[in-house]
This record gives sequence, C-alpha cells and structure tokens, in this order.
Amino acid sequence: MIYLETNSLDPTYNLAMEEAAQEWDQPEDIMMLWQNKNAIIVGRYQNAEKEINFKAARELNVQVVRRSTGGGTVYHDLGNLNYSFIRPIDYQKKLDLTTLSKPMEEALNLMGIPALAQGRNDITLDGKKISGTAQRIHCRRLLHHGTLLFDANLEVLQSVLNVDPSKIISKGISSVRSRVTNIKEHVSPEKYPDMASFWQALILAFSKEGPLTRMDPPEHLIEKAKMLQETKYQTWEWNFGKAPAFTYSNSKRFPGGNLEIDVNVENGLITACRICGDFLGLVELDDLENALVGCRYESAAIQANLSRLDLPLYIGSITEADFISCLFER
Ligand SMILES: Nc1ncnc2c1ncn2[C@@H]1O[C@H](COP(=O)(O)OC(=O)CCCC[C@@H]2CCSS2)[C@@H](O)[C@H]1O
Repeated sequence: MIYLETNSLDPTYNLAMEEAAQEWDQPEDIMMLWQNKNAIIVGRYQNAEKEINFKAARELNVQVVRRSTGGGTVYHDLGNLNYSFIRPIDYQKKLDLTTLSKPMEEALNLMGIPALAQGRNDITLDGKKISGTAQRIHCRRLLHHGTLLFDANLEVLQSVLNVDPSKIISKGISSVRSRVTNIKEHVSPEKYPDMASFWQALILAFSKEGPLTRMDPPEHLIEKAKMLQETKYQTWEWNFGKAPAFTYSNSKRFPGGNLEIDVNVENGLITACRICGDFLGLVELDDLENALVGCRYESAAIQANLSRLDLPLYIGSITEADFISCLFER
C-alpha cells in the first residue's frame, strides 16, 4: 500500500489532493493521513445553512468547505487527524460497506485503544464517537475516509455545529449528532503525549497489517490537486452553490415594528422573496424583494445589492442592519 501525506493544512487543497489520488490510475491501494486547520466540512448533499452556526464559525475563523462524499458535517482542527483509503474496486464482487471501518478499528486496537466500529459509519470509544466516516466511488475506485478525534477542541466543535434548524426547511441530508470524545482522554499521557506520537503509532500499526511504501505525492498529483483546488474546492459555487434548495422564514420584532421574511434559495441564490411587516415603509417592498432575487444568500452580497438600491432609510423605521440580521438569524 502506498502511504501519502499532503504536506498541507489547507482543507481545500487536502480534499483536492484526495480527489486527485482517487483519479490516479495506478493499481496499488493508497492510504493518506492528513490534517486541516480549523474547518467545517459539509457533506456533498447537505445544506450548510442548516448545519452550521455561521456567526460562531466567523468569530472563530473556521472555514467552511464541502467534500465529495455524502454524510454529515464535521469539525476539524489540529487535534483531529483524517485518514483516507483508496482502492480499485472489483465490480464482480459485492462491496460490504459495513466492513470498511474494520482496518481502522483493528489498527487502533493494536495501539491499545479499545475502539469499536459501530453502525455504518462511526467508530466509538467508551460509547462515544471518535471517528465519522464516509465513502465515494469514483473512477472505479473506492474512497473511504474518516476523522479521528485525538485532541480536538470539542467546545468549538459544539459551538460551530450547533444551530437551530427550525427556520429552515430544506431537502438534503441532515447530520446525525453524536456524543463525541477525544482519544487522548482515554489513553495514558506517556503512551501518546501528542498528535505526532499518535500519528506515528498509527502508521506503525498499519505497517503491521501489510507493507507501506511511503512517498511524496508525485508532481502530476500535485498539479491535479492545485487545479481541483482552484476550480472546485475553493469556489463559492461548489461550497455553497451545490446546496439543496431551501426555504428560510423568520419574523422579528424591532422597536420600529415587525418584520417578516421568507426566502427561497436554489443553488445558493435567492430565487424568490417575500417581505412584510407593520413597520413604517419608505420604500416599495416589491423593489426590495426584486433587488434580492438572483442575489447570493450571504450577508455581504445582500448588503452590496441593498446599497445599490440607493435609498436612504429604505425600509423606514427598520434599519439595514436589522433587516440583514432577520435574514440570517438562526
Ligand atoms: N471530527 C469529528 N470526528 C468525529 N465526529 C465528529 C467530528 N466533528 C463532529 N462530529 C460529530 O459527528 C456528527 C456528524 O455525524 P454524521 O454521521 O452525520 O457525519 C459524519 O460523521 C461524516 C464524516 C465525514 C468524514 C470525512 C473524512 C475526511 S473529510 S470529512 C456531528 O454532529 C458531531 O456530533
């Protein structure tokens, strides 16, 4: 098995490198271990608006990136280690998805960590989740990847993923919230004092299951990864535009009156919008609604569109900031 490291902490590059490796036409299995600096990784078929507390994510400087596999939303930081296994698939043989987490379970057990592969995509320790996994078949290869919570900031994890979904009606896949724990809390500090020692021990455990050929990603893989990073994982169109359609509804009471907003969002863009309320209106609400249609559902884009309207006090006794807060309040 080939063992690769990405030499990067950038989630957009790492996900691109993983995809490039899956498209790499060579017969051997590939294993990758990699880390992202603070990031939220949403599933291919998910709606980020429903999963993420954007206010907390912004304040904590956590980047949001969509991945190509299905499943739920997870949080990554330097206390979390990601693994990827890529192997050619034999279409004649039945693929048993329930066994995919077994090699990781066994490697952790070899390391003295009594982890348990549970259900279809979790690995647990002491009844709590330490790893979430997902898979994708692409270019006749199976990618099975997962997280390992070694020493992640679980407070940040909770705060960025915690959102009240009641204002959003959406199709798409919802995350399955679990109780999580860090591996470090369950092993003696002498054994794995830090992430580096845990990482090295994991490589060693896998090399006991079969020979690992460690190599740096070849130049053509790096080139492909850079291309995919630029054209896919760094783009708004992929990260937000790929979201399933949703409707957002909110009503809020301000000193200047009540405001009620409903917006439909498709491919990340506002396709319809209804605004009403009992505030003192100095602008045609139709104009306001029309100005929002076609706009990206994100506060900076909406702000830019509103300022183009060029109307002082355009919604009367409710300020622009009130209006925007109502549109994005969770
Ligand atoms: N880093 C991490 N590891 C394990 N579990 C997590 C993590 N972050 C959040 N969670 C918990 O899992 C649920 C979501 O579980 P759910 O089962 O819905 O989704 C997943 O597990 C997806 C795993 C994707 C793995 C990829 C591998 C490389 S790039 S990301 C969330 O609400 C939290 O309770």
